[in-house]
Amino acid sequence: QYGYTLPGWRKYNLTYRIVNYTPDMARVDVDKAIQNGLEVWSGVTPLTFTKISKGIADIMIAFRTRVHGWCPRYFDGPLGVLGHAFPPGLGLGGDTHFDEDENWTKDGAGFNLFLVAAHEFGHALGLSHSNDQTALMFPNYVSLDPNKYPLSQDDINGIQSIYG
Ligand SMILES: O=C1CC=C(NS(=O)(=O)c2ccc(-c3ccccc3)cc2)CC1=O
Ligand SMILES: [Ca+2]
Ligand SMILES: [Zn+2]
Repeated sequence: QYGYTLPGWRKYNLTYRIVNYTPDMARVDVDKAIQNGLEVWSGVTPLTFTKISKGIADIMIAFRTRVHGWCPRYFDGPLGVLGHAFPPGLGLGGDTHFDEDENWTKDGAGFNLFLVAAHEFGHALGLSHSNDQTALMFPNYVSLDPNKYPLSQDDINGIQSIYG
């Protein structure tokens, strides 16, 4: 049940770039968590995601703390807000930032990067929050089993209402 859906991307082939890496995890594990977080959505839409290593990508991904660069939003230190993502569009549109003051992990400890990334990418693709507590787009972090398929029917309905 979505209150509103933002306009989505007007193209299906999107690029992404991991601008910097968290020291909490091995680079290859960050690459995998991000790629899996994107594949959750490409698996149910015609969207494709291509990783680039320099230049400007549609979805620029970075680990930041507190006030950072020209980003209009800021982070709050450990816990609290874990990340933020901007809805589809030029410039900041689609960009996704993770709060470096969190302990990022690939398993159940700290905050699972894959799960938070999948949630944030939902926003980067135009989804708002869902009030379905089993949904990936639910506003509160639920430590879902990262090996279990994280999308609920509500998420699929939402994303397919934009890119169906
Ligand atoms: O726009 C916002 C504003 C605040 C947010 N809070 S958060 O960063 O602590 C957050 C909350 C829930 C999740 C989440 C929800 C369900 C499954 C996995 C992660 C991820 C991040 C997340 C967010 O995307
Ligand atoms: Ca935080
Ligand atoms: Zn930011």
